[in-house]
Amino acid sequence: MIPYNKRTSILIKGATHNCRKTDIFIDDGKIQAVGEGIRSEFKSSADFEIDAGGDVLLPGLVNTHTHAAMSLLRGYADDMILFEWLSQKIWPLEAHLNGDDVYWGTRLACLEMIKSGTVAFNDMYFFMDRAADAVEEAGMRACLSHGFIDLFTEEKREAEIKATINLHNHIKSRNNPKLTFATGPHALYTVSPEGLTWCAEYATENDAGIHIHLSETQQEVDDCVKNNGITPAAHLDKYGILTERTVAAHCCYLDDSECELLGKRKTAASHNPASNMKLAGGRAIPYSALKNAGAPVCLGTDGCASNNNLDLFEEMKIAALLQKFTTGDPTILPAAEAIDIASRTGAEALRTGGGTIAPGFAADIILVDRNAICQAPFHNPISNIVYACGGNAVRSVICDGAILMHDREIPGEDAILAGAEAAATSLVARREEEIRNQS
Ligand SMILES: O=c1[nH]cnc2c1ncn2[C@@H]1O[C@H](CO)[C@@H](O)[C@H]1O
Ligand SMILES: [Zn+2]
Repeated sequence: MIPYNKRTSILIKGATHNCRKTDIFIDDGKIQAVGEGIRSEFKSSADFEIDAGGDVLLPGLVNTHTHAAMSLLRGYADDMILFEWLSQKIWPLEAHLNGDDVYWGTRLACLEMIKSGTVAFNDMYFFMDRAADAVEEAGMRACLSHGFIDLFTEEKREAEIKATINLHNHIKSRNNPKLTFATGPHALYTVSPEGLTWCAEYATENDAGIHIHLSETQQEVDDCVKNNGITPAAHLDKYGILTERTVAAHCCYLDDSECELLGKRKTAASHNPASNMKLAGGRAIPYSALKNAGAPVCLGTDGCASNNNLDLFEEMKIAALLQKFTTGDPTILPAAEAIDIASRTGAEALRTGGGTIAPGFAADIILVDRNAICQAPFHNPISNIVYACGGNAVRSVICDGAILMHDREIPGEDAILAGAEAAATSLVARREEEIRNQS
C-alpha cells in the first residue's frame, strides 16, 4: 500500500542526480541524506522504499504565478487581445463564479500540476477559502492571495480589504504550514494607490507575500506613464509594493532602471512566456537585465485560460526558446538555468523551504522516468528534461515528505475530472442564460 498524502520516511534507491547514481532518505518532511550507497545506513528507518531505476531526481517544480481555478475556463476564450479577452469574456464569466467552482477548478489544477511535477504554486483568485480546501486535499503547497481589484473606488476597496483579511485569518486558522498567505493587488490599472498602499503595509506587518501583475503589455506602460508620469515599477515602488516577499508576474516591458529597482528590492519576477506569447504581449521578459541586476527570475504558467495548461516542463522549454529567439543569442537561458528558475528561485520566492536537493531542505522532490522516450538516449538528462520531455514524463512526486503521485497514480483522479467538468458546464450555462436574458 502506498501511503499517499501522508508524511512517511522514504528511501529512494538508485536515482540519477547530477549525472550520478544516488540514494536519498527522507523523514519528517525533510531531506535527511543524499548520496551513493546510503541505503544500507537508512534501510531499517524507512517505512517506504522506491526503486528509482535511474529516474532523474529533481527538486519539485514551483509555479510562481497562476489562477488555479481558471482551469475551468480552459478553451473558453482564445485568440483575443488581453483587455478585450478580460473585459468581454473572462470577467463576465467570472461574475458567475461561486465557491464550489473555485474548489473544483483548483482540484483540477492541482491534479494537473502534480501530474507534471509541480509541488507548490502562487495563486491569485477569488473564494480562496475553497481553493485552500482543494490544495489541502491534494497535499500541495500554495501561497494563496485574494485578487484585490478596487477599480479606484473606496467602496470596493473596503470590501477587498475585508476579503483579504478574512482570507488571512482563514489560512492562519488552518494551521497548515504548506498553506501561506499573500496580499494580491491585481495590477496598477485595477488598484488605486490607496489600495496598493494598504496591500503593501498589511503584507509587511504580517511578514506575508505580495502577488501582483506588472508590466504585462505596452498599453499598461503607456497608460501608467501618461497618468502618473513614472514607469510601472517606479509607481509600485512608490506605494511600497516592491519587497523581497513580492512576486511580480510578467515583467515583460521593464526598462533597465526598472530591472535595477527590482534587483535592489530583491523582488522576484515571475516569467510566464506561454501566456505572453498567446496574448501576443509583443515583448519577452528582459531576462539578462533582471539577472544582472540581481532580481530573482522564476517561472509561472498564468491561468489555464491564457496558457492553456499548467505544465512547467513546457514552460521551461518555451522560456529558453523565447529568450534565444528574441535576443538572437542561443547561449542565453541554458537548460540547467531553465530548471533552476522552475524550481529553486521559485521555492525561494515563495519561501517553501525546498528547491534544492540537499539535507535540511524540504522533501519536495520529483522523479522523471528514466525509460520515457524523451530520455533516450541518455547523453544529457538535464537537456532532455528541458528540451525533450513534457510533464507526462514525471513518475513520482513527493511534497513535504509525503507521496502525492507514484508511478503516475493519484488517488481519486476520476472523481476530480468529473467534478470539474460538471462545475465548468454549469458555470458556462449560468453565463449563457444571462446573455439570453439580456438580448
Ligand atoms: O494575464 C492576465 N492579466 C491580467 N489579469 C489576469 C490575467 N490572467 C487572469 N487574470 C485575471 O486576474 C484575476 C485574478 O484574481 C482574475 O480576474 C483573472 O481573470
Ligand atoms: Zn495572471
